[in-house]
Amino acid sequence: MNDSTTRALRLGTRRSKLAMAQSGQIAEAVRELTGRPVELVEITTYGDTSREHLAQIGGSGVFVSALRDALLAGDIDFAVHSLKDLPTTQPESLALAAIPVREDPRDALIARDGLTFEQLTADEDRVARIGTGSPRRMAQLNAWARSLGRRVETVPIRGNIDTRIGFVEKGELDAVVLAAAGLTRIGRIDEATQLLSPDVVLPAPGQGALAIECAAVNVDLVAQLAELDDPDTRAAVTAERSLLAALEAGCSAPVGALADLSPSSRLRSSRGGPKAGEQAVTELHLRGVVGTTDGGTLVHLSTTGHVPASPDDVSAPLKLGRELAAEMLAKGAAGLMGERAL
Ligand SMILES: NCc1[nH]cc(CCC(=O)O)c1CC(=O)O
Repeated sequence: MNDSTTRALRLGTRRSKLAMAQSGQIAEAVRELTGRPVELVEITTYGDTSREHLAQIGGSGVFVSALRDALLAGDIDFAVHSLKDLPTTQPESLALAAIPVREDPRDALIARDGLTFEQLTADEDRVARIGTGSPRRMAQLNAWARSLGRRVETVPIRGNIDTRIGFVEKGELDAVVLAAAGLTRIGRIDEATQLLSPDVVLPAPGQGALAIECAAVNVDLVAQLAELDDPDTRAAVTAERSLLAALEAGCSAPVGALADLSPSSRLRSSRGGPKAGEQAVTELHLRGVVGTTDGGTLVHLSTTGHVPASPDDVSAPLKLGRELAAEMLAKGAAGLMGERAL
């Protein structure tokens, strides 16, 4: 027996409930896939220990760097990240071996008394206080309130999901906004009082998707883990992250993006699906938003392109993201991001 193919695979993970939940889920899939035991190795990251607000720490990837150091040092074999926490530039020494099927990408509102955003803002005598430190969420929540002729106060908060929901449970805030995917993964999605439509609040690029990363030199493992990849999810998040990268914005910038895939109308109309020699094509619809955190100005644009239905090659989504970013920049997006003082 060859030790390197039968010993336990070491999965590096942060200690938070969310990280443990998503690592546990992927560990199970990797056990099934490889027939090898998977052992969780807890790693503490700067993002977990810092008491500063994320936006003040500034740099992207604060949750990620300790896991990556452990991968490169050979202390762990692979790691599972929330894709939205990954910087858009991928180090050559590390491979995004798989991006599995995405969870619900939307943001969710957890408000007191089961209220929706519209109900929360309806009270003219009381400005609702909503917890979020994300400039993207602030910009879109403030813009939404303005469109209803109302106002909200956004309050920066930090901490894990349970801590954030605790502000509402203790009556310190009227609501918090969190990613639906995170709530689902820790088993608290039932507490969402409203799922926010992407027509009103676009999620962070990559939200709801996970990334399985390992050292690029570990070619056999990269190839094995690739079985867990979902090409549609990879195409969608590649377009979203390409937009983010081309806007030269970091993870704390007020940028929202969401790509949807649907079978191309070109093919739907040709009965019986693709004929021999004809390539199946998927339609990729990409929406993006950049705004000022006060919600006074939002640049909201969308575009549609065609991508191969199961792309090994992500050049089409990359191009779509870059093109939409260029259009947004032409509409003044850079100036709006410059406003970001947080
Ligand atoms: N910024 C923190 C973060 N990173 C990933 C998730 C969970 C959702 C996901 O996997 O996209 C969250 C929490 C949140 O935004 O509510």
